[in-house]
Amino acid sequence: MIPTKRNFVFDFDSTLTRVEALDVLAEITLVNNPQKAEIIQEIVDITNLGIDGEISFTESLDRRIKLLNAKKSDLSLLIDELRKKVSTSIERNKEFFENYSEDIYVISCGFKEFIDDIVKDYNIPSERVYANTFEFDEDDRIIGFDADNVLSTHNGKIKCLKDLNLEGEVQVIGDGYSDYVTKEAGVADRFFAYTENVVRDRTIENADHIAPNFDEFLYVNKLPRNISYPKNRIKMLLLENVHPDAFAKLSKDGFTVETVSTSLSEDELIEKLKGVHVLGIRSKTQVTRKVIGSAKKLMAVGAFCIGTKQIDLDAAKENGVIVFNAPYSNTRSVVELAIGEIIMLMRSVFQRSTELHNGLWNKTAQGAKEVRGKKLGIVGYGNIGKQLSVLAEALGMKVYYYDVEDKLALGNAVRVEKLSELLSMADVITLHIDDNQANENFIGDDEFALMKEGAYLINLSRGFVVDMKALKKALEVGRLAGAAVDVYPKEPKANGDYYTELRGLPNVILTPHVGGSTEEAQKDIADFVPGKIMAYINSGNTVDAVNFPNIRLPRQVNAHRFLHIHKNVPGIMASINKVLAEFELNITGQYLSTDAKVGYVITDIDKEYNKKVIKALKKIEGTIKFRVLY
Ligand SMILES: NC(=O)c1ccc[n+]([C@@H]2O[C@H](COP(=O)([O-])OP(=O)(O)OC[C@H]3O[C@@H](n4cnc5c(N)ncnc54)[C@H](O)[C@@H]3O)[C@@H](O)[C@H]2O)c1
Ligand SMILES: O=C(O)CC[C@@H](O)C(=O)O
Repeated sequence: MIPTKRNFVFDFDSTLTRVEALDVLAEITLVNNPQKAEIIQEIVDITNLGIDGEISFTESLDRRIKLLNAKKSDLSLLIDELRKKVSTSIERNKEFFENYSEDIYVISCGFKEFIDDIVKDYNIPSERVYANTFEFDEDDRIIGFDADNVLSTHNGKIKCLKDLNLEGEVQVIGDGYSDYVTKEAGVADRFFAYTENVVRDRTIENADHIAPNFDEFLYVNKLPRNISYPKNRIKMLLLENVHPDAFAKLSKDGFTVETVSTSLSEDELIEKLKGVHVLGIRSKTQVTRKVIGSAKKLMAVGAFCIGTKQIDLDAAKENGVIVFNAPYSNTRSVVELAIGEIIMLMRSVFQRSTELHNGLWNKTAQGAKEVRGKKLGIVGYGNIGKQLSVLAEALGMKVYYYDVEDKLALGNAVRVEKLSELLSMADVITLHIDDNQANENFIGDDEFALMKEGAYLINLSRGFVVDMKALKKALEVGRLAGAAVDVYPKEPKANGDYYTELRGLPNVILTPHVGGSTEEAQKDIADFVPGKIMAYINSGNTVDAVNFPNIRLPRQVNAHRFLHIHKNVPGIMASINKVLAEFELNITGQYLSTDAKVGYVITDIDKEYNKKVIKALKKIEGTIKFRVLY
């Protein structure tokens, strides 16, 4: 079958370039005009009215040219500016314009005087650029346009395309009214709404296909492109009110991102993950083996927090799903809260405050102590424990700590060998052990019995670490003088009603798992985790992955990159290399990282190769996931 010839008809403003050229020209010509802002706004409004079909195009053009007050010499400055403003994904796929030059047309209601120069760099000759032309006066001022040109009239593109009478399929790519009406009028076979620079509802409604970038257009048309898979096709789901910066960062990189403010149940998650490539969660969403097993497209999970025990890390690894977290972003926030709570508890501040809220003036020093000179017992001397150690010492506290691992003491902190020793000497015990299930009920009746009479307990680690019934008892019988609790064995999926057995107990500070919930921490997490996700999706890097062999890859230059995740069983590397050899690929780099269960091999190869190799590599027994990046 002879393939149908395809003609690609591009709009110029906001499609081939990121801007409307006449708006840019206005910036140039009005540079010293005190009313510049108002005039530019008027020009933008008129442009939009024309694009949306609210006023006739001729009127819009006429009114804008009058407001512009431009000269011929301004046009060279405009061309310089426009050259810098070619749409990002168009620029990325310059080769398409070279290889398909004969089939490409620009039909624009802009002006040849600047369009020709810009598109010439993309191999589009002036003969295939259909646009308006300016009229100048004897002083080279732009005073109008050629009114006989069909493109200066309403629905000019329809007339232009009709006159061209192109043979074969006609695909129109544009962002506005004048583009989509060509399909309605029957002069275009397909209309692609180009939304990389501007998204107009009416354009989208009238499109056969929405192209958020040029990669998508090429992908749909099965044309060669400079990126293996359009990023807009990679779907990301962010749950649990992840900071909006994460959405902004990932969307800006081109991914399709959806946010949900709560966590989801297992069944809801299974349903929602259909077609999703990357999941973002915080501490509440349980990503179980069943969830991972059913999420066939899932490539990565981002824990927008420190803890990752809510994710079945083994199941993720076995399915080639890489997990990232933010191990340090909220450390300081937790430490500051712990310091604040130590002081508040030792001064009974919440008790005094509640009394006064209830109308009772109770000025007393009873149960109010300075923290200076008191012994702070830190359980878990990791990132949080260590930083707390330094700050507490600066307040004059004597710091002791207990950790299952050999941790270097900071400042004057003293390591104790046994938990029992720490519990029996400290005035304040603060828990910062990790979220390992082995730590369940780590502090219970026996431990409370060891603690000093009138000591305080702080738990900012995980709810299950403390036996809540035992804690309640210890508080009720006065063994403890107070407690601050941020985490609970069972936490709700969303904000709303909640019951804890500690409710109503005096000198107990209750917070709803907000230790890491500061604007600074959430912002930092929203930068850190997307950065790791993007590094993995865009280039295969697994640096800082929680459950996967870590590998930092060099930049991929002029190569295709094969990413092969497989079970770590004998002979698999040999099979991979055998296939690569059979297809005679020119390998420019190969990197391997393994752990006991999986292997991750990355092979960079010359761009020209027999594409059948992909199928052969996917077929190798033990392959978990395979993808090609370029
Ligand atoms: N409340 C919040 O909002 C919030 C915010 C951030 C972190 N956290 C939690 O705080 C905890 C600490 O975080 P981190 O970043 O310091 O973790 P980390 O991994 O850096 O430190 C944990 C330390 O605890 C030690 N440890 C583990 N089990 C122990 C045990 N049974 N006895 C003694 N030591 C033990 C480890 O050896 C390690 O040094 C984690 O559970 C984390 O999930 C809570
Ligand atoms: O913000 C969260 O949801 C969790 C905070 C904290 O427990 C963490 O693991 O970082």
